[in-house]
Amino acid sequence: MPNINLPEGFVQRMQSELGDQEFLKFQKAIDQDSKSAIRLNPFKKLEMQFSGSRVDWSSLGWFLDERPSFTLDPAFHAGAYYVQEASSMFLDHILNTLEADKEGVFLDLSAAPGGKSTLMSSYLGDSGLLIANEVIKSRATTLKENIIKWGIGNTIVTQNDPDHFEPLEGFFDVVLVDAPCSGEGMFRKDPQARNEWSQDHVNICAARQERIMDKAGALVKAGGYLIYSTCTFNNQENEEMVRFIASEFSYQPVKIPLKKEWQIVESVISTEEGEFFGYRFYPHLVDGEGFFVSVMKRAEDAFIHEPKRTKDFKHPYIKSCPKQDLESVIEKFSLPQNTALYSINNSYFYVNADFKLHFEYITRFLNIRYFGVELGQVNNGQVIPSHEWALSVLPKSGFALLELDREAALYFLRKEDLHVPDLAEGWHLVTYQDLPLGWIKNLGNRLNNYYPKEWRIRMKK
Ligand SMILES: C[S@@+](CC[C@H](N)C(=O)[O-])C[C@H]1O[C@@H](n2cnc3c(N)ncnc32)[C@H](O)[C@@H]1O
Repeated sequence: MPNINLPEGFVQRMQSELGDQEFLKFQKAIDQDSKSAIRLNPFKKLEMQFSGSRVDWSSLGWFLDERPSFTLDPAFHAGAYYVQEASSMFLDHILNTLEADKEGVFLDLSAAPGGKSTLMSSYLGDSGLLIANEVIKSRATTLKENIIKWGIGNTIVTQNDPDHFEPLEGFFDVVLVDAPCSGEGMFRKDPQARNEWSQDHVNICAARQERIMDKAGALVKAGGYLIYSTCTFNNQENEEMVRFIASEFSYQPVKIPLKKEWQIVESVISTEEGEFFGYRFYPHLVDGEGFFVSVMKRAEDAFIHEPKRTKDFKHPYIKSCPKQDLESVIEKFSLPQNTALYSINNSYFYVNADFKLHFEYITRFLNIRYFGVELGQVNNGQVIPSHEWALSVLPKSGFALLELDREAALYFLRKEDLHVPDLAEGWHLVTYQDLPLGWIKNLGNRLNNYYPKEWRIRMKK
């Protein structure tokens, strides 16, 4: 761990907040390595193969005794788990406590790289819809890749500024804003962040959060939930922001039950509208990074925005598929009956038909980077399957399976040529421990590896 001093202004503030004794423990903790943790994908069954212990507040979370090379684990590339520090997994406990509507429409407004989006996607399963949004283009590309790997097929990835969501006020059952922040909670994991800290930066972050929350606070429907989080410790970006939201919108406080042994600190936030609650994660108390989260419930008499039906779906590049295509494509791709089908160029996309109206409505306002599951093309009656479909949890019946051991799977993931004797001609779904990794096609004289070039792993050992 590089020896980078903590910024003086930060030390003074934390000392006065925690007291000298506790500050020493805090300082010692952030100079030690953090514990690696992963969260399993409940829709891609993987035997837990690392030694470790459970994260108390997430039934899918595990601390690992040692940090393996995730890049060299094919199960990681199959989307069987997500590497996520444990404090963030508290969102799992929040959603379960709220019993948030699994058939609802959730929004993750600042979603890249996708840690909390994959968690919410797992929570919603095949019954809900998640909009995972990221404003920065390159980060939205990473988000898209992680959503494709996670593969549940219930997510629309958008790339928009929070302002662009204005036409969707009152639309969402749950809105998460994991806000861009000054990152004081990352001083352990990312020591360089210490160099970037300044009180000015904190002020800039707080002003930006206020602008974001000024929009985001209006997006939750009556009776829905707003979840605000940061990975920083200061009041300005945390408790003050909760006060701001409470003063601007009609929200009620939500208290999340904690177990004493979790050592999560409850912060009681007095506002003119009553007492709200925040939850603080300090690295000397929990085996995770610094984190703050607060949950609020929108008043029952607020607005509910239902998607409006239009006669014909019109979009510059997404096309709705005619009924006659739908049946044959459902059959060819062995899709659930409850499928809504779209196409971009010649490629078909699956969307859960329960959310057809929501999806079409959203496309009017937002810049769509990915949605549902891209299935592939049908050419002369033949299916050309997409990588996205391989990684999705949708059925892929009719295709031969090719199970590979770890070494061969890594070969495949490096996009190297595979040699498999006596393989039948045609498409094969490559699997590792029964987890799909992608496609190969045997042309008779050659095996084509269809792993996407831009995803291939470069690490050798
Ligand atoms: C803390 S990170 C999100 C981490 C993510 N939720 C996760 O769990 O993987 C905050 C995100 O907000 C994005 N962001 C930056 N400026 C923003 C803005 N003005 N409005 C909304 N999001 C912004 C950043 O690009 C970044 O991806």
